[in-house]
Amino acid sequence: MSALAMDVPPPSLLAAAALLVAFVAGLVIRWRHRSKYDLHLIPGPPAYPIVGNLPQMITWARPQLHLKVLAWMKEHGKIMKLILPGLGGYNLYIGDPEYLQNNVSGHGANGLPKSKLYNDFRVLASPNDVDTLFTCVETNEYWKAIRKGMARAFSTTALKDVFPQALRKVLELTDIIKKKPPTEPIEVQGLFLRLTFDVVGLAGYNIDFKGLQNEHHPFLEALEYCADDALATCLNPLRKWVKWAFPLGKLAQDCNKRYSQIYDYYKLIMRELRAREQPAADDMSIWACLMRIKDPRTGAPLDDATLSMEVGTFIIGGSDTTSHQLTWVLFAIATHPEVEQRVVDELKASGVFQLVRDGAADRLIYSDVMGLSYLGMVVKEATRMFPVGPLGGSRRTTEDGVRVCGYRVPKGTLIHINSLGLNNVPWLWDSPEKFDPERWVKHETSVESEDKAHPGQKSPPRKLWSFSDGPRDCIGQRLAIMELHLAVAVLLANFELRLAERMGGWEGTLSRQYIGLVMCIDGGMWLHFDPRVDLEE
Ligand code: HEM
Repeated sequence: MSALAMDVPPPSLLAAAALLVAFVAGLVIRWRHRSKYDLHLIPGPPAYPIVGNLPQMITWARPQLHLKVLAWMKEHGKIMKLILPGLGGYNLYIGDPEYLQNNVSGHGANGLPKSKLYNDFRVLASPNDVDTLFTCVETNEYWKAIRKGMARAFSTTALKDVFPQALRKVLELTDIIKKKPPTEPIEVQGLFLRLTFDVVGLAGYNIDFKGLQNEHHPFLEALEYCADDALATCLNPLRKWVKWAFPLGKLAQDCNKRYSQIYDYYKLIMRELRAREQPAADDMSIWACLMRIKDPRTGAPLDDATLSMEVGTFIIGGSDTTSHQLTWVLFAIATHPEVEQRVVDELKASGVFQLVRDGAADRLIYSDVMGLSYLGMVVKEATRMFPVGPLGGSRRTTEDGVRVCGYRVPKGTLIHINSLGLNNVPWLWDSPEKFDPERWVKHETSVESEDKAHPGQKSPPRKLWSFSDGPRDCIGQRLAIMELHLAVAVLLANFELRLAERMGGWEGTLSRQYIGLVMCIDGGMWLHFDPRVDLEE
């Protein structure tokens, strides 16, 4: 007995041996990994063992991951790696448009599927774990049918049809602003959200959601909560477990309540739409297009559950994004009076200004505002500097050992189409930090010109990445751009814009935040709308 006891090594020795084995095993795994892949050669900020770059990404304040990623992309060049355990592991950020278009976004036929991170956003459209146009990871038969069927809803003909409804809402917004005391700044993020929500409602479903009339619209408040929750869950997978483990806790209870509110709202809309007659053959609204689609999985029209999810997808896709983009466009204009003056000059030269001032804005048509070329450049430039989905889309590699920009990477590596980075890195743009609408004219003529940095080579065409690229790019971008043109034209014909003092000017505001799914300002974006006095009138 005693001889046996003497043979057992003391626990401390056992622990040391276990540690040694683990260490050696770690080295072997690392060595094998290094010989199989080139990940260690890809530049990026230094990563900690086990937790990778997570500590640098986590902040107690509102997340500003997009600003960190931009700074790192600038530092590390055309390919940059982050190791984010729980967030797909290896994350690559590529600042080479040509590579992305040819190998990642599927501009040709060579697209990669979306990453699994999209699964966390399904919950915004439906309580069931099912795909929607936006969250479908694969470009499967379902996605193809919806994407094809919905393309008509965003064609020029369809946009011309919905233009009067969008105009009606922009005029309603103008009246709201006129009623406020001109000395008081107005918080525009919330106000514009109610505008774009209403535009999707009218243009897409011919329903007035009455967002502009209701400062605390229950659906919008619930959606904001849920979008915040979806992003937080995507960034911190533990959140899911907290909700599951503590069903009576505040987080789980609040989520239950808020998510039920948004699902109930989709059901309400569905009931109203279902009570109507079949849309006419020439109706190209979002609803009419959805009704015509045959589900490839059943061969029948989409059932109520699927319809309701897609109805929700277009409300979510069309509201928050466009409203915040409008906020940033007006912010850029308000802080550049010379640009504002040129937009007004163009409005005058085109006759749009006079129509609005004569109280005849309801006679405006689609081509009146879409034909304003300087305004178009202003919108484009603000959308370049401030893409409201700054982290952009993400895709994943499907083969093990595949080369990305020359480096071998494992299957499942995430590749980001990072719009903030691609729109702002210095090797793609001259003085990217300068708000310069004129760059878009120069750009058009410089596409075919020689690249200064590499004589003899053509400079690559500059592309705006704010709406992503390829077959999974934003299906609603033309509606969004129309809304941006229209709102800016009507607002500038009525008001002079001024950034409220509390915003701290151009530089102060650039410490922008990322809330929910979009880039905005924590605490609101405050603008003065001074009634425009026009001496020529
Ligand atoms: C300024 C406003 C907008 C911005 C910046 C924006 C941005 C984007 C981006 C970057 C994507 C691609 C995401 C990815 O690859 O993961 C996307 C997809 C999408 N957007 Fe937009 N969007 C805007 C407005 C709209 C509008 C007005 C609608 C509809 C009413 C809409 C509906 C969608 C849908 C359904 C998708 C998914 C398309 C697919 O996967 O096939 N968006 N959007």
